[in-house]
Amino acid sequence: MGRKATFKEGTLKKKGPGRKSKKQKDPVFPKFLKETEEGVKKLSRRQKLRLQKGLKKKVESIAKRKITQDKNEQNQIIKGQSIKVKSQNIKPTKTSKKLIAKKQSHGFSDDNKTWLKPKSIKKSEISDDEDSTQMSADEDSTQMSDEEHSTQMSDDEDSTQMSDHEISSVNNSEDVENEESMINSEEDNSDEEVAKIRSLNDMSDDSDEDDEFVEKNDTVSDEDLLPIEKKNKLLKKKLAIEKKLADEELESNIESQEKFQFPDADSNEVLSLQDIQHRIREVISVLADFSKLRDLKHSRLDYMELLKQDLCTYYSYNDFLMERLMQLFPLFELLEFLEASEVQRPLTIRTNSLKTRRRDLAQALINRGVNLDPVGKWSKEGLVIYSAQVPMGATPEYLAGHYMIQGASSLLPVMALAPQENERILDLSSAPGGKASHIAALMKNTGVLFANDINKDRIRAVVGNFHRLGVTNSVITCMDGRKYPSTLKDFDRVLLDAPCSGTGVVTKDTSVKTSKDEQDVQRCYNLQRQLLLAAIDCVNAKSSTGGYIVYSTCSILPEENEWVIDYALKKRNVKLVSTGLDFGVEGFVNYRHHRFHRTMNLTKRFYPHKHNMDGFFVAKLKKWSNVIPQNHENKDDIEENANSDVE
Ligand SMILES: C[S@@+](CC[C@H](N)C(=O)[O-])C[C@H]1O[C@@H](n2cnc3c(N)ncnc32)[C@H](O)[C@@H]1O
Repeated sequence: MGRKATFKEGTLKKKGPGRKSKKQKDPVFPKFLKETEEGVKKLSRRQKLRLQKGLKKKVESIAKRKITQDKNEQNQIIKGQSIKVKSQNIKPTKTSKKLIAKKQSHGFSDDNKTWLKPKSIKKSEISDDEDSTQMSADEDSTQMSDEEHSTQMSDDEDSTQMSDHEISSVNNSEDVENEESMINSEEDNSDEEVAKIRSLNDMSDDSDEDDEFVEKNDTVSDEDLLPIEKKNKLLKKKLAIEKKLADEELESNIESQEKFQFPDADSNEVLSLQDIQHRIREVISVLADFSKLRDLKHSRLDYMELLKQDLCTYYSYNDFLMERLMQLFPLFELLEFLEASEVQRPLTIRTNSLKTRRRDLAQALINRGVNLDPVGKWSKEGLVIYSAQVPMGATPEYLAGHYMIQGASSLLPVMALAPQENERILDLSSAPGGKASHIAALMKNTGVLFANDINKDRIRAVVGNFHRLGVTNSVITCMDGRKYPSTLKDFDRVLLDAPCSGTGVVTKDTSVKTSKDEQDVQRCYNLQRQLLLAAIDCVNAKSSTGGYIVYSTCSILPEENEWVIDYALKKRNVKLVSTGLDFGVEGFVNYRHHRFHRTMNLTKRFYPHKHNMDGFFVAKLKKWSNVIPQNHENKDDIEENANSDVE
């Protein structure tokens, strides 16, 4: 029923007009349902105006967004250049995160749904309402109204965001504000033109191309530039000026920093430890380039004195010891030594080869939850303990004498002594017996080991340790080592691990930092010299296997080491030989104005900052004659001749 349209013309065979068809014409479709030839609906004048208005606003909004984006990017560049480090720590604020998210997001997604949803709902609600109202009012313009409305809404939204954003940018660049406002007024005037130009081009792509164009063609006159481009150019100029100023400021800062101000003598300013540490570094840098950085009113001595005081305060040393250390090390190395001396050395143990093997001991200790490693390739017995769930001095293995707790450096003198089986060996100052028991182990309990010490209480520790460790080849004596040669001699080898100031082991005994003075060192030096001569006198130069003396201290002061050896070289028929230790630094041949024997480089020094062990000194002497020289004047010549005979 009803009217029939000619939809299938030609497909249906006409049987001749019916009664109704004769009476009625073909239905006429409403204009708006038909498509024009071009396939595009023709717009009314009113619609065209609306479209123009909409496009104009869109151009404005894109232009504004572009400017703000440029400003932000350029602001970021400045920040990045001037405070690079800070920028790494800056966390985006909530607002900036939102803005970034808005910038990056091109539509609704799971990422932006939380912030996008409420607004879009609101917008769609409004547009729906309005659309329905408009539909009833003006059906012809429905499609247009929807477009226009959504454009307006998004423009409003954009412009709201932009204005917030712009406020912050403008606050950051007050200088440009006036110039910008001038351009803005110019921009307003040319808005229509811009809209026209923009509507002719693809609006989404051309702005970036323009920027590039401006960058590449700075020669283009300002009149030819669009307002956005003018703004961009201005901002770039401003950035260049700011960068120049920042660079100049940085340079002047560096210059002022380089010039260290020497403190006034009568200044009672109390400095924090941090300030002192800072001043230490500054003074060291002045001393490193003294002619350039010095204050002409102050001598190098003044700087050294200031540095010494600061180092004493910072590391808690007395003047005397700090001065000695400053004489011993170049300044940069001194700091390393002082720092390393603040740190405990790793706990090490020596496997007692008389009772066990290192591998078995390590396994037994690992089973008890001890975390360990071999101490290094240089030792077959040492183990370094990283952590232990049990006290290392109370394990069943310790009580059974499977190991001795000893610093790594304590292994060195015995290794240098290189005891042989069936020898007659003396440890002149042996308590508590760490090195002596090591000697016994290397002798495999053969021969005879004499373990002496002047201190009765300490000698008990030797007895206890020997029992625990299973040393059975020993004779323990308690006497003044200086008198030993008059009682016992003809030893194949003698170890003198001499009493000393302990300046190499300040980590173990921090009182050394403040308790030692010139007299103490002098006392040690005198005793050491006498004990060394006694040790030499105890050795039989004609020993078929030995004739060696090893002298060691846990001091790093040359007075207690090279000086003592130098003295012995002059007083006895001994010569320095290699310690056999393939690491450590050479002893001093020259120290300040002192000149030691040229073979002093055969001695070895060990440092906490270099070898991660206590400060130590080891020298090995070979006695080449039992004759005690009376006249020392031509001693060097005699020794030269003798060197060819020995080893
Ligand atoms: C550095 S400790 C020896 C440590 C020992 N070598 C060890 O490894 O266990 C120095 C020893 O020299 C001893 N001593 C000091 N003066 C002495 C002297 N005149 N004669 C013998 N021993 C002396 C001290 O009693 C002290 O035990």
